[in-house]
Amino acid sequence: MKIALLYGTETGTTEMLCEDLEGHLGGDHEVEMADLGDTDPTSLDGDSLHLILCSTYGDGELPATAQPFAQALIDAGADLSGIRFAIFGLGDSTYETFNEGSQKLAELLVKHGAKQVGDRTTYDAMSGDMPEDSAFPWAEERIAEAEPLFAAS
Ligand SMILES: Cc1cc2nc3c(=O)[nH]c(=O)nc-3n(C[C@H](O)[C@H](O)[C@H](O)COP(=O)(O)O)c2cc1C
Repeated sequence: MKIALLYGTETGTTEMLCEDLEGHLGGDHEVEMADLGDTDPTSLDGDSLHLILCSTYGDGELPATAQPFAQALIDAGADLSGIRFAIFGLGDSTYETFNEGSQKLAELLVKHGAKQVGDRTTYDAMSGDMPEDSAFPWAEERIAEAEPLFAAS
């Protein structure tokens, strides 16, 4: 399956996790990784499952590299029907606005017509767990959920 691995980050944690995930998935799937900040929302590919990883910054805001993507999406009024995505959020539960960045991004994509595959999964930096311990199973489960959808279309 074609996977578009996209990340939104402020200080690079999510980018590093994405690199690990690219290595993990790369043997079985055709994976293209990109920063949301370098991604044109009007050029997303209907033949790919978009696996999006996004942190939260400020007071529940999108991180720096997700902001221009979100703004471009809004400015273009892009129609994302036919685009499928799953989302994984990185945050810290000491903030009242825990993982609201990934939530806002998911809501924005759905508002523009994209179809979400499965529920959003969140990682809490305070948990003491490694992010890949939840991100790898998240990716594998969402790919398994998406496969029949792509096969049927
Ligand atoms: C200044 C600052 C603000 C943050 N704000 C939030 C927040 O509002 N909600 C949240 O869940 N996490 C928040 N975090 C935690 C980050 O989302 C978390 O550390 C994440 O792993 C950073 O990933 P990144 O380096 O890819 O941006 C904040 C961290 C910092 C340093």
